Amino acid sequence: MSDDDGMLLNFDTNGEFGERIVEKVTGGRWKDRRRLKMMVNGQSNKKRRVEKDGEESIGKKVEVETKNRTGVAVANSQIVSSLFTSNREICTSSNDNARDETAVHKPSNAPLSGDTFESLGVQELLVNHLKEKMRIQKPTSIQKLVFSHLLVGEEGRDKDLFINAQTGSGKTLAYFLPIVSRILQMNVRVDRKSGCFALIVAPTRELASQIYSVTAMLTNCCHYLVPCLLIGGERKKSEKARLRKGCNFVIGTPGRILDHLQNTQVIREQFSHTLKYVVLDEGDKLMELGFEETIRDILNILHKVPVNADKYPQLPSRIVHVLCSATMQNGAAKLGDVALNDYKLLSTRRTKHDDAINEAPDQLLQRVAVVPPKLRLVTLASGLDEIHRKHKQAKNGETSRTMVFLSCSDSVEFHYEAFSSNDAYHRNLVGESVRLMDKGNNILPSFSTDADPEVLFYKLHGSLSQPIRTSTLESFSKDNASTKGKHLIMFCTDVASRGLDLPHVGTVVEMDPPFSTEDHLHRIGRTARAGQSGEALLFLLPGEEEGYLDKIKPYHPKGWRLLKYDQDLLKPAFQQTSVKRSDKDDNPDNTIREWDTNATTWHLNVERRVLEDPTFKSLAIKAFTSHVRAYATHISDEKAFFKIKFLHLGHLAKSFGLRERPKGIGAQNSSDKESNKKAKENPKNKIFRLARMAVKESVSEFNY
Ligand SMILES: Nc1ncnc2c1ncn2[C@@H]1O[C@H](COP(=O)(O)OP(=O)(O)OP(=O)(O)O)[C@@H](O)[C@H]1O
Repeated sequence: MSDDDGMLLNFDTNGEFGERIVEKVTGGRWKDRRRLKMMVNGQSNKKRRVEKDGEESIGKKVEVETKNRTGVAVANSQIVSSLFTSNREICTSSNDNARDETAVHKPSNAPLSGDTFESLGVQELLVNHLKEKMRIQKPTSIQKLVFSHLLVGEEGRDKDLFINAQTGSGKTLAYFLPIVSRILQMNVRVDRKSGCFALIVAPTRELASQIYSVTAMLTNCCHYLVPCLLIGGERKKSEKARLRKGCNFVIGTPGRILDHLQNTQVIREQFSHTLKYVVLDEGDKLMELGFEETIRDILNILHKVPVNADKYPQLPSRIVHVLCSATMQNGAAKLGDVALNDYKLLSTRRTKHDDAINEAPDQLLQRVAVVPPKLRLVTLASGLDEIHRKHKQAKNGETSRTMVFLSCSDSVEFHYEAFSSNDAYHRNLVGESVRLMDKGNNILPSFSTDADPEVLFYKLHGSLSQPIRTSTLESFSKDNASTKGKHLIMFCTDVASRGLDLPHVGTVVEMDPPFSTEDHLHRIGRTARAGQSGEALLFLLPGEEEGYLDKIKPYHPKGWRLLKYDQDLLKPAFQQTSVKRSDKDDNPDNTIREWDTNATTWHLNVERRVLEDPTFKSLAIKAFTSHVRAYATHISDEKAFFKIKFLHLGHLAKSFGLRERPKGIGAQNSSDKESNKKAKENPKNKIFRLARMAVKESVSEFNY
């Protein structure tokens, strides 16, 4: 590793622009290398100023006057490095897990053709409601397995259950339908005052709200059965009022449920004598992020609630614990001592040995691109542009949905701003978290300035207020006048990775790899659901991160498509067009330029905006530093691929439109006297210190 803070300075020394002479000087101190290189290329080592017409010449060190907080001019040296030089070599040259593109990959999570809900013992009223109102005709394989156990099977049907099946295979209905069916089959008049029969716990507010919607939709056919939602961010007072009115199913997030169990007397009364099922959806996630303690406290309280086996003899005589997830190997054992004992595993995995895993749906097309850090942002733009071009070519009036997963809230904020407000041509639809692109917007290469871009950008992360989170997700998942037939692009964190069942998400882009391979499966599981098609695109950095492919290979037995970021993404997006500079029209006759020139112009537009817009610059700085901190929170057995010391911080900063060196960023980020004392701290040590803090806080998006 070089001695320059991981910041390999890259200068491509131009004789004349376009006639590039790129000399690579290696070894020794970077300052010496720089001086030698400049001597070799006949350049004086005096600091270059921004050339008179404001044109930042690529590959030169420029001095830009900036003002510090007290208005004093501060010389701020920046590196305007070329996107395409001095990038680390990409080792993955061939695809050793190539997908057979000629084969037809039958959906692996689609409903079964042979079986019927009736034959599996589902109550008739529910079967008709599923078919007529929910347009659900046939059970999926996991539903068949669970119904056979919970509805038809006699022996052990009241044992604890671990339901394990692929993403998008209908696990929610797999556990909830039998509960409602057995209540209806009692032929005993029950209503909201009869008590609570089931508690369903989910790790995020969004997932809990979604499960609540499914339960409400299903119980529409038996309106006397009432679900109730308890999640953080909502008013506890109104929740208490709903509990006092009575409900038969409680769905919620761990923190809020425990809060009510400890402080709201009426909920314990609701559960006593009637609580028969406790479901932990996304059970493995509930055992991470500090939920375990809360789950244990919830169960300790529930296990003290009196159970009356005679009141409803057709229902289980004990509390049946159900654990549900698409990923859960060792987690089951861990959860066993918290929730499950002597449980029955119902799984649709192809291989039954204990540590087998669920794979990605067969019909999901996984693509992988190894992208040098400097080119991440512009390659993301080209990837989104490719999806948008397909949306426009489809011309089927359907709404396309794309989700872009990023490592942290700050990075979501930066990318959302970078794409949705790069000019005045946009309108806010839901607060600040949904923007409709107007005619004239040119952020993506395929946008023509005289046509409606048909794109809405969204942001979703755990730091947004609950009402904004709810309304943003509502807008993204429902077709309405603003969204119908458009391309909806959501930048989000892992708060949207689990369980969310959003109508036909066409593509999932993992701009930042997940913090665990299970999260990778859940993220891409937002697409290709219930037999539908879907695509996923994973970005990896050259070098150690390429080893991550071996880690996720078991999840992709059908293989993946390996892309070349330049030939397969950048070139198709940026060729045959002319990307205009944001500060002046340097191409009045719209000459078609080379794709790399267009890509560079596009990126310089972002860099220029970072330079000129202090708000955007602070977003970029926060995003960069938070991203590096988040980088340190990959789980321990995957840290080999994600080590901060392997990161080229200077190149990575560029993918946030930043030109300052990392050390400059560290100092700029200090905002008060206290941290100013630390500004002298070596930036690398500061980043490691912040990373250790992040790991300790294990700050998560799953604030519940
Ligand atoms: N039998 C069925 N036939 C058709 N569609 C179904 C069926 N069961 C569920 N679905 C639909 O499949 C989608 C996925 O269901 P669900 O969210 O329960 O999957 P999941 O297995 O819980 O996914 P995840 O692992 O991501 O949480 C939903 O839109 C649901 O309405």
